Amino acid sequence: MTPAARAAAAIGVLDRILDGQVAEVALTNWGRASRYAGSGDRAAVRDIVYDALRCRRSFAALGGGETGYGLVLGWARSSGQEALFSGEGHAPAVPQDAGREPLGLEALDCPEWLGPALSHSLGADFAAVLQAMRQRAPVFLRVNLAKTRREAAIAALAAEGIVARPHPLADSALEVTEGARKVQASEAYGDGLVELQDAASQAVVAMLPLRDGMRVLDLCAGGGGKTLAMAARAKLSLFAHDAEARRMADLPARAKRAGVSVTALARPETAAPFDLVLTDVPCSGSGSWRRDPQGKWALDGDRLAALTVVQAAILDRAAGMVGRGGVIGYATCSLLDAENGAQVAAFLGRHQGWRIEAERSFTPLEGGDGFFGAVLRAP
Ligand SMILES: C[S@@+](CC[C@H](N)C(=O)[O-])C[C@H]1O[C@@H](n2cnc3c(N)ncnc32)[C@H](O)[C@@H]1O
Repeated sequence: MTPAARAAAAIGVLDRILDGQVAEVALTNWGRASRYAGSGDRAAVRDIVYDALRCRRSFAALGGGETGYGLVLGWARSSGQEALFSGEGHAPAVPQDAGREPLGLEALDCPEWLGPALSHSLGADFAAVLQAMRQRAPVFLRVNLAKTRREAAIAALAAEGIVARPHPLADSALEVTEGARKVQASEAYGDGLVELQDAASQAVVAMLPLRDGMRVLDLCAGGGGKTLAMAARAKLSLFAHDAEARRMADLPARAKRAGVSVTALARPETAAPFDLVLTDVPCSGSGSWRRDPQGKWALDGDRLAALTVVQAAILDRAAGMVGRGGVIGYATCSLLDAENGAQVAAFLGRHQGWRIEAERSFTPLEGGDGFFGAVLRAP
């Protein structure tokens, strides 16, 4: 496919997404219907689509409308590629609209209604963080420190054409600089030496006071990313639960690859008390909008309010399962204070004697996703 034909394909995919399709589904459907597209074409179309979704407001202004055509034209104009719109062969039609420069929150690709809350939460970093959210996220790996060391993992990856370097956010973190698409087929990955995991997500786990012999529950385990990251840091009796058990379907295979054992619990109260309960709560995902840009535009005030209610309920439930002097680890991939510091403060207001032992916010300015972690100590 020519670059212009790739742009035209991205227009079609974006039109479906704007009609309500999930980005991954729209891309998969296009791929199935386009047998002529090679892996390079698929990757290029995907990159245009995701760039356009991250920068949906500003590209719509630049490209003269919030349509697939307008977004890809905005993308082309922002990157000096308007000549792709020649109307020749498979190329998109010649533009009829000059577009306009985006202004204010539009230029930052910030949803209008979230501007005040994000500005309150991020303070002086607001504009820089929103700008960073307009870029692609790096690919990070977590070195499984229970199996290998960081330098040995770098060497194993290099032998398979994957270049990675240590990242300062966590002692287990690697940033992949070349060959990211080869990771999941690599031996290093198959042998459980590395896992795909954001660097800030690793840093949140590194905040937890984990020690050999502890009984630890991951209360919102999902696919088990943090469960396994905890397992790599100490020899634990490790339990996992999720309100939607099917989300833990991959956990047994992942745990086996990592060489650890995790017990899934449908009713975690039956195994309480625990020394530490991790609550990696469902959240707005505002810290990971680089990876899930559709989420940025889908979030609304009702959804955010509902999430904060669920988060408070999960924290209260966790408090009931922590033994005397034990710990709750609270984590979100959110940039919003309502889900982070304010949620922790409200918990302390409801539960006498608990105290904050550590609290930290991460933003993409440090390289990883936006994350929040707090360590709460029981009386
Ligand atoms: C942020 S995700 C967890 C990601 C996971 N910890 C990881 O690192 O891969 C939040 C998870 O919480 C689960 N969840 C939602 N409501 C819950 C509840 N009330 N109790 C327990 N889990 C819940 C969701 O199904 C989802 O899998």
